[in-house]
Amino acid sequence: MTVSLQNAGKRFNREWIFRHVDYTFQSGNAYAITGPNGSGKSTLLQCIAASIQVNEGAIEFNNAQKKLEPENIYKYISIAAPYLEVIEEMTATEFLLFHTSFKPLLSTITIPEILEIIGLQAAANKQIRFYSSGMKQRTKLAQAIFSDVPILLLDEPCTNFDTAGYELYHRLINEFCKHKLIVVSSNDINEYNFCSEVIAITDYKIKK
Ligand SMILES: Nc1ncnc2c1ncn2[C@@H]1O[C@H](COP(=O)(O)OP(=O)(O)OP(=O)(O)O)[C@@H](O)[C@H]1O
Repeated sequence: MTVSLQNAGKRFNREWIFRHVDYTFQSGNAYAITGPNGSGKSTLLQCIAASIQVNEGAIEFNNAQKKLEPENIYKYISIAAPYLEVIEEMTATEFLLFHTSFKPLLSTITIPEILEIIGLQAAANKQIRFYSSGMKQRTKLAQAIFSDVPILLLDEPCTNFDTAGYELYHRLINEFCKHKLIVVSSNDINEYNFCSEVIAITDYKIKK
């Protein structure tokens, strides 16, 4: 699976967030998008997710040499991001089960096993609205990481995590994401130190 940006640029109103991005992301590799607050990391990630469109250039998705239509891209992507909420009225078990009606989870693992791995087995039947912020983040991450899709997009994946949360994050990446194409948007080196490529969004801040 590849995601290719060709001279891609995104602006909001008259402000260019990034321009002239030529880059190809490939399965089996992990990439980081870094930059200061408000520089455009999340915007680039959302363009890669095809949830927003670029204003110039193009983004192409290929699976086994076959070009994918933009409206089908979502089937290949899972994403965990601060702006994507969990359904607070559900329990974690219900939430993960509900998610499977849109995207399958890895066939090698069950929902109770996932909850045990992420340390939420005791809270499996508690409504998510009663979770701590770190527990909610674990649930969000699990939904993205255990989805059976080739592309994993993570925006500030360790938000609200303590030391154990960071350790869990790295364990999940190592054990369950080997063959995925991973893109992490972050300012925190501990969130992206496993990424072989680092893209500084400030390199694409060309004004004209
Ligand atoms: N829908 C939108 N309409 C207008 N401006 C937007 C919109 N979304 C983002 N922006 C602007 O685009 C710029 C980049 O925002 P973005 O959220 O991508 O930055 P970021 O690097 O992810 O920031 P942070 O590190 O704070 O999360 C900001 O100036 C932001 O205000």
